[in-house]
Amino acid sequence: MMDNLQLWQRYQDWLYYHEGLGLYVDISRMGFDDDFYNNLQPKFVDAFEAVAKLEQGAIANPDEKRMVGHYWLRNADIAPNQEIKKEINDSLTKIKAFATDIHSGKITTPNGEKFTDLLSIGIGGSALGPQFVSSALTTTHPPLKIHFIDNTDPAGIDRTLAEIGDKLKTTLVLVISKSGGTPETRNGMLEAKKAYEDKGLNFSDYAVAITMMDSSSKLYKVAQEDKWLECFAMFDWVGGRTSELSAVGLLPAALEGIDIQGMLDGAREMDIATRIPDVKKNPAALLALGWYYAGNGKGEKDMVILPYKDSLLLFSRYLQQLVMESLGKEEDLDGNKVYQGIAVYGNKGSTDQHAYVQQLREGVANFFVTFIEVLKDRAGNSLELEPNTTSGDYLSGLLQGTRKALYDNGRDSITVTVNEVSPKIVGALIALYERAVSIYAYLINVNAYHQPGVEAGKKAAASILDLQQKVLEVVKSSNNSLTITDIASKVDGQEIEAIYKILRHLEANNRGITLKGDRTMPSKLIVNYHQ
Ligand SMILES: O=P(O)(O)OC[C@H]1O[C@H](O)[C@H](O)[C@@H](O)[C@@H]1O
Repeated sequence: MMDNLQLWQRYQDWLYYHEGLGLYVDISRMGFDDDFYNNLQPKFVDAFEAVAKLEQGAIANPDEKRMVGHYWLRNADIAPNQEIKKEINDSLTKIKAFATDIHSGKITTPNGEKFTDLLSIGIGGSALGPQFVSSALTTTHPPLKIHFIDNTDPAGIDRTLAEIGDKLKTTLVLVISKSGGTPETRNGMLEAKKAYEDKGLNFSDYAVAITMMDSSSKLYKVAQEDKWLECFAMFDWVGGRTSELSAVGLLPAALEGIDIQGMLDGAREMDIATRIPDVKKNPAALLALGWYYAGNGKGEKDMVILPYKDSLLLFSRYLQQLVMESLGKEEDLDGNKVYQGIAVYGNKGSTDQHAYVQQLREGVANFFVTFIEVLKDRAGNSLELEPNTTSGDYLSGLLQGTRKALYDNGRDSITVTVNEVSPKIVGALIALYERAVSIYAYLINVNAYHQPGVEAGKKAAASILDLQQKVLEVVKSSNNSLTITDIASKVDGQEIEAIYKILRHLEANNRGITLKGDRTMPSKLIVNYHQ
């Protein structure tokens, strides 16, 4: 343990400050020593080289044989060829023009009314970025008020549609899906479409697609066939979790009146800083160093994200996908079984101090905290609650106090400090973490840009739905009551528990199924079907 003066020296030795962005990165409270840092240098040299090649257009996603181009989105000049450069510039021009036309009323509803609301339908990278940015940057009176359907939960869809209410007739719909085939998004679209039709509204006059504009996307085909209002391109060299600065994130943000050029400018400025092949001068490399130290290069400690600012509440949820879908991999680039990753959680401070910081301070030391400090308390001045003390002083004191309390009990933390939550800073934070993931992924030798594990879950879900069709066929065709066991023997005996779960869910939703008997003995339950 160091005393305050030693810590002050360490703080200064390791402090990173970006003049243009007014952004600090402090890793002084991560307990690595110079040997650790020096021993990691060769890995950093290779990582910097690999990321540079990635930006120049290498096939940096070897499993899907794709380039990785999200860095080009905020500086088309670095794109590897003229065609991609043009795609990026044209997309941005189209986004800005469309938002202008919607705001000015040049594009209106079929009844000539200006759009007032925005319904964004998407999931994962097609929702988390837009949700984070909206929560961080939207104003109290945005030109369009955004609502999200980001799941195939009927009650959740009902709640969102109820929230929109009569405004549906002036609500623009964005259906966002890079692949164009994600079931949850397609379900949300069909549910929304029904809601429009129930009000006598022609859905196509309200619908905009953001997707791959080729035959691989079912969504693109629907948007074309049904003559939707507009379609914006997603690129195959942009992954879902790094798509916030593509049309996926920029179109909703622009429609909400958010300064998307500011976001792009902040990201570009951060990209310049995170290209520097010198750890101490590279904020993303400093984060990667901290992560590698904390988890011993194996994710042995979780990343707790604690912004002491309400508007950054969703940053941790955004980072959960960016970090965990990128790093959480079974194999490394050489095919070795590594079971890598870094778990991410957290909400906001000081609120979380009243929830789980107790465990962080004294319990199992299986984490490191990243504090996000925002210096500016609010627009305008604050009232004094007691002499020389404002609410913001409390918030700042609670952050510093928690950081000290953790350090004093041997718990590591990083602090990222910004002046305020602005479009430029949000863009910079997105770029900071995208690059930290890129660098760290090379330190641990994994492909950060594919997601093979997601397919397994999708396939299993599809097989349950197939099973449900078979079960209903058997139940409807039999004229006498069957037990669950009888049904399983006619469909697939191995799947008896899945069959029981399907029937129990159907019964709960008035789908013609009733189960009679002792519920603690499900295999003996009698299944009845009625129209
Ligand atoms: O944008 P979509 O193609 O609909 O994909 C939405 C999400 O689906 C999967 O979960 C992928 O793992 C995510 O990376 C992606 O963001």
